[in-house]
Amino acid sequence: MRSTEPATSTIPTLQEAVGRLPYAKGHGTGNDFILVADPLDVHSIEPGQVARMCDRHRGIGGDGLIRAVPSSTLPEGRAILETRPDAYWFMDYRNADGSLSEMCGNGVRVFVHFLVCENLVEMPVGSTLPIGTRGGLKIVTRLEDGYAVDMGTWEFIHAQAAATNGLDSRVETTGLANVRGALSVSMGNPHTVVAISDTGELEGIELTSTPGVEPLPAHGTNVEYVLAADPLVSGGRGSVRMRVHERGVGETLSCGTGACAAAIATRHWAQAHDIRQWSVQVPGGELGVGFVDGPDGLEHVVLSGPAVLVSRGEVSAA
Ligand SMILES: N[C@@H](CCC[C@H](N)C(=O)O)C(=O)O
Repeated sequence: MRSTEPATSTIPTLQEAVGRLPYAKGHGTGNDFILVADPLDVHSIEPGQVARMCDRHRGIGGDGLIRAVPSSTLPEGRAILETRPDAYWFMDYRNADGSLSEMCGNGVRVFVHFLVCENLVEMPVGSTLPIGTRGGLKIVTRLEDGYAVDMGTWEFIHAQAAATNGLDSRVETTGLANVRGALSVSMGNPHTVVAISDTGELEGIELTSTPGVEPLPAHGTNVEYVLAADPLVSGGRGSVRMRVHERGVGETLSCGTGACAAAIATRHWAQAHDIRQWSVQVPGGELGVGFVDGPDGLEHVVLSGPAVLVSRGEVSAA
C-alpha cells in the first residue's frame, strides 16, 4: 500500500456485520430494545453483532436486543416446555454489550407487545401469555394501558447478612460522598440496592462509570440507587424514586427487575412487609410493583407498566 492512500478501517460496518435483518424498536418507560422476530431460528445474532446494532452512534441504538424464537429452539426453552407446553415463545435477551442476562422486566412487556403487533399471538385485554426466558417461565397479562408480568419469586443474594444487618455489600459511586452499604437481591438476575437520603444526592450521582461493588456477586450486578418518598407510604401504597446502572449497558432510563429489587429492599429496610403495592419512579416514567401470593404458595412479584413500539426498519446493505 502506498503511504498516501487513506488507511482503510478493519472494523466492518453494521451492514457487513449483520446482513439483511428486519427489526422493530420499542421501549418500556424509556428502557429501549431492538426486537427481531425469528420464528424459524435463522438469525443467530452473535454478541459482537448485538453490540453493533445497539451502538447509539454507529448502529440502531438500544439498551438491549431481543430475539423472538420458539422455546423449542433453545435448551432453556425446552426445559420450560416440559412443564408448560403452551410457552411457545422465548425471549432471547441480550444486553447492549452483547452479554446475556437471565431476565429483563421491561423487555418482557415490550417483547409481548411486539408479538401482538407482529400478529404472532392474539392477546385481548385481560388475557395471559406464558413466555420462556432464561430466568424461567413468566406469565404476562395484557392490561388496558400496558402489561403486568408475574416475575415469580425473589431472594436475597446473601440471605444471612440481609436478615441480620439489612446490608451485605459496599458500593463506591462517583458523585456520592462515602462508600455506601447495600443490599443484593436476585430477580433471576442480580441487583445491588443502595439507599439514598435526599434528592440532591440522587441527582448528583454520576453513572458514566461502573459503580464499585464489594463483594461483587459472581456474575456482576445491576446497581439501583433508591430514594424513599416522605412519607414512604401513602394511601396504602409505598413509593420510591430510583436511578440505575445496568450490568452490560450503563445508566438507563428504567429497569423493571431493578424496580422490583428497589421495592423489595425498601420494604425490608422499613419492615413494611404488609405494604403490597409500590410505585417506582424512574427517569423514564413510573412502574408498579406488587407482592402477591403465587399459585405455588410463595410470594411473587408482579411488575406492571407500559410497552410501546416506535419504529420498524431493516438492517441491509444500502
Ligand atoms: N432493563 C432490564 C434488565 C436488563 C438486564 C440487566 N442489564 C442484567 O444484565 O441483568 C429490566 O427491565 O429488567
